[in-house]
Amino acid sequence: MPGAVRGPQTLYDKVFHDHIVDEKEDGTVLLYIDRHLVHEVTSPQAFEGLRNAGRKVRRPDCTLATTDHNIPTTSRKNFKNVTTFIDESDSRIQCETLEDNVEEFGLTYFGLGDKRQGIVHIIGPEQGFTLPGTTVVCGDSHTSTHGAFGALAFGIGTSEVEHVLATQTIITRRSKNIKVEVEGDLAPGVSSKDIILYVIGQIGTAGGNGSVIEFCGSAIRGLSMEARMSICNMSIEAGARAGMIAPDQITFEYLKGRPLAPEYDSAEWKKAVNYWQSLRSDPGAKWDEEIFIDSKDVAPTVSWGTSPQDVVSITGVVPGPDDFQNEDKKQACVRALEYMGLTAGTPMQEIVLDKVFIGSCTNARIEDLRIAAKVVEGKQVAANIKRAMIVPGSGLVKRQAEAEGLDKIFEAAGFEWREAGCSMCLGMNPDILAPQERCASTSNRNFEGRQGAGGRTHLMSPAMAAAAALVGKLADVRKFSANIHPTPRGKGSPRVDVAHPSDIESDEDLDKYFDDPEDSQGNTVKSKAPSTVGLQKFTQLKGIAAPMDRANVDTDAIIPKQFLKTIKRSGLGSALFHAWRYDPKTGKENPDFILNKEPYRNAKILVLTGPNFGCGSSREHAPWALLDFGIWCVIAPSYGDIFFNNTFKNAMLPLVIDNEADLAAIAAEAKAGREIEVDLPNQAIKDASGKEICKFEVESFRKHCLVNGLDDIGLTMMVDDKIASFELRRTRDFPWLDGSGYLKNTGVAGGPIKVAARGVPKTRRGEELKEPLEW
Ligand SMILES: CC(C)[C@H](C(=O)O)[C@@H](O)C(=O)O
Ligand code: SF4
Repeated sequence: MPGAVRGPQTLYDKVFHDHIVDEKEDGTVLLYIDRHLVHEVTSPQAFEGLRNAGRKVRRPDCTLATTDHNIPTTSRKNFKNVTTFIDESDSRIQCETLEDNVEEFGLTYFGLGDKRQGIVHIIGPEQGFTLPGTTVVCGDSHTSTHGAFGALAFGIGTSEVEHVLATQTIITRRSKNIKVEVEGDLAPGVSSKDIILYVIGQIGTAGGNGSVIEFCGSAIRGLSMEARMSICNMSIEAGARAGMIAPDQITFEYLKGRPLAPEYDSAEWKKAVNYWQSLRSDPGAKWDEEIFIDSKDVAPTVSWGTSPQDVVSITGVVPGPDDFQNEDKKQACVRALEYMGLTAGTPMQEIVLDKVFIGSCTNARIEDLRIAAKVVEGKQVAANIKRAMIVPGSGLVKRQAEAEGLDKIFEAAGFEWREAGCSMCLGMNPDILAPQERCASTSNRNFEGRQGAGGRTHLMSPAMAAAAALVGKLADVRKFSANIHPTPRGKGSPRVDVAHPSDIESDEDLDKYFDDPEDSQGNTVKSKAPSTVGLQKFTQLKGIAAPMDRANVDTDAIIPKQFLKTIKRSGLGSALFHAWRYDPKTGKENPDFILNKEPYRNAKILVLTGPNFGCGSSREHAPWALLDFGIWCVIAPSYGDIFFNNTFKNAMLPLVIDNEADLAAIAAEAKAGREIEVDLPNQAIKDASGKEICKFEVESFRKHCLVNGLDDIGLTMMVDDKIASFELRRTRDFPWLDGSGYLKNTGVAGGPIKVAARGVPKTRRGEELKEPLEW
């Protein structure tokens, strides 16, 4: 809430300051959360934690749940309930579990029978749940999307989801401020997706680590809300905790009439707009870094490699290792070219595609579909494209597009018109690439295996993906004002290939790995993690350290998406680094992978010589998998922010060692197969003989919790009076943030939203929802 007068502040400083419930001397802050979005993948273990501790959801009125990652995108004409609709058992169980949880805890939920269902980052803004100046969290890294409204929005792990459910707060620290100013008019054919891909190409996927990026400048001010959301969405790919854009008239226009925004023109609306207008960075505010981009330099941009920073202009060629100075980057380039099946020097526009995916929380809003439809109208998807999909971001986007006739344009061109969901963005449902298939995708991540094991992803804007579908190769949308002559399709109807999941993605194999997996000798691999985590004390840890000479290891690589379909925290050790650890064809261990070699099978510590370990997704499954394998400590020069937090929540220690000599000395011990000791109380790393190699830094609050095995939620609940008095002030100053409409709309204040009944009732089951609630 507004406090004492301070010096010039950034937008981030203001929103952060207005949400401080409590602050410790070491800079640890208890931050109030206004809006909590929940989905099926990262919430089951959090609800289980609540249930086990006998805790309630503190603010059901500030919590909104939907199901998006696991669901099929096939027609819902005959949808009755998730039990009969979802074939894959793990996906079904996750969705059923969410439905049981929203019922038990009385939360607002948009299920598959509700037209408002959709990707969590599309429905929040659409409903007016996301508002300027709010703090928004979700167990999902692309929560950064909501920053387009001038909200402080960031992804969290499952332990933090539980913390927010129980306390409506989060324990955090201040981030650094980065300003990215984009000036000038965008050239024709250039979109906000090109801006963000270009920015990531410039600053790298670790460029924003530990920071919040504010995007500003005339190019940003000229963008629609949809386009701004695409930019903030991918701040996480730039390594940032969050992206923000100051709210303005375009923001207020967007919010008018949204069901959960204050009623337009009411006294509350006017009060809100008055506050929202104050949400901008002051002249003279202090930036930790300022980046200037001239719009003239931004061309339609596509990715060539396996990291979102691997981008070039569509008129460029595939780079080679000689194009990079640094040895890590040269090696990463060699690996990426091999994975992507590309040769340096190939013109980008000669790269032939197999599939096209227009969808995801980055680019599946109505404006994205309109642009893509404009490009493909009256034309045909090229004959070599096996499958071209349009997956709207929400049921409402789908309806709007149908009202405008966009579905007919797409279908006539040979695209499939699907139901809303995450779909082929990460392929947790059956929409996946087969090994070696190449896809033009409007999503946000091109990591190895992201869209299916062995699949190859090229990121781009919706207009560029539409153009690529017509040409059958990566294509420059700017050429489309002139006529293009794609090869016509046989009989004009799309050929739809059934996805070919590789063996390791089947339910049976998954079960096999979760149960007692086997090593190459056929011995059963048992979990090394304790049955419960979070309360273990961490003091001294002595053990073998496994060295890895890699940079930017993403959480998709640490634990691929097919293993996220669990409602447990345990049993993930055998899936750790799955694609690198096992041969995809035989399922046998790859003997060259470090954790398959002696003595590293028993490693307790992982040593990374490259930066940005654990970048990407918020999946807490990554630390759970490490822990289950037996790794309690990771040593690296830097980390993805969400992963870094998630490890601490599991009684693990991620150590930042950025001094090259120290890191080299630790790596030398690891490579020699000798034990090292991590001594947390004394903040020192020692060799096997006890000789100190180096000291390390760790935040004092985190150290205190680890050494004493303290549970964050329990600690926060001890300051309940502070949270309650913050809430009183919030109600007084920002009344529009309380009790969002839906719980009131049901007529059951605080009561559960009904979900479609399944055949077998598990808990209290509501009557079947016949007509979704209107707004
Ligand atoms: C499943 C979820 C944890 C994940 C994320 O956090 O990003 C997903 O949305 C993704 O895009 O990989
Ligand atoms: S990035 Fe993809 S998988 Fe993740 S929330 Fe967005 S659409 Fe879903």
